[in-house]
Amino acid sequence: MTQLFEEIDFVENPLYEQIIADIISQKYAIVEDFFTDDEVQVLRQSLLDKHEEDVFKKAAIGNRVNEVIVKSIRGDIILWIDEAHTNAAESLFFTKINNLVGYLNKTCFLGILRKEFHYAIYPQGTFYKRHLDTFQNDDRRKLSFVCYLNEAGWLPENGGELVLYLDDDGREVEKIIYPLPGRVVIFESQVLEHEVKPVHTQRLSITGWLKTR
Ligand SMILES: O=C(O)CCC(=O)C(=O)O
Ligand SMILES: [Fe+2]
Repeated sequence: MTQLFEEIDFVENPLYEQIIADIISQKYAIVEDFFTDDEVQVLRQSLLDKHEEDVFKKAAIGNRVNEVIVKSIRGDIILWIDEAHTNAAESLFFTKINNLVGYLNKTCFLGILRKEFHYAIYPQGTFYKRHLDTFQNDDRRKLSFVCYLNEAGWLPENGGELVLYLDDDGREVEKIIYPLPGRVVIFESQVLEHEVKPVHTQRLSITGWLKTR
């Protein structure tokens, strides 16, 4: 008998399914080893090489058309990554990101059409005060994505923990997340307020946003 419906090519991915389930149920997902040790190593080296070239800028608040630098709010330095001009490490990074985005768009109809990512260095003594990742003049950021590139053996006393402020039936609870290498945190940009606690040892990451339009 001829098939009535054409089958759509789709392979379920348990890791991505877990991410989606976690975001739906708790508004965030934590993935250990999203990047392998080797991948973290090349991404960290890429970040450090670019920092050697001194191309990082003080991070601002507000978006790119409306930004101000306020050290009392955030003290990290950043470098945007241009997907059209990637090195080997960055192209490996975007391959994984684009895979995830393709899956999210197929299964959750999130309509992610754009993305933006930057390297971030938090020098000793810096922090990012409690905030939401959306702007008054721009609500296109849907999911925030942070990937930590610190050395293996990162200790709690190094500081720099990410704190997500969650709502538990009207009661606020803090979810503390240590920036362990290879660990990825994904959360709803428009919903979850969060903060980076003061850093006692230089803290390295890539942060980005999956956006509509
Ligand atoms: O690095 C982190 O853990 C979070 C960074 C952050 O909140 C941001 O860049 O908006
Ligand atoms: Fe943020």
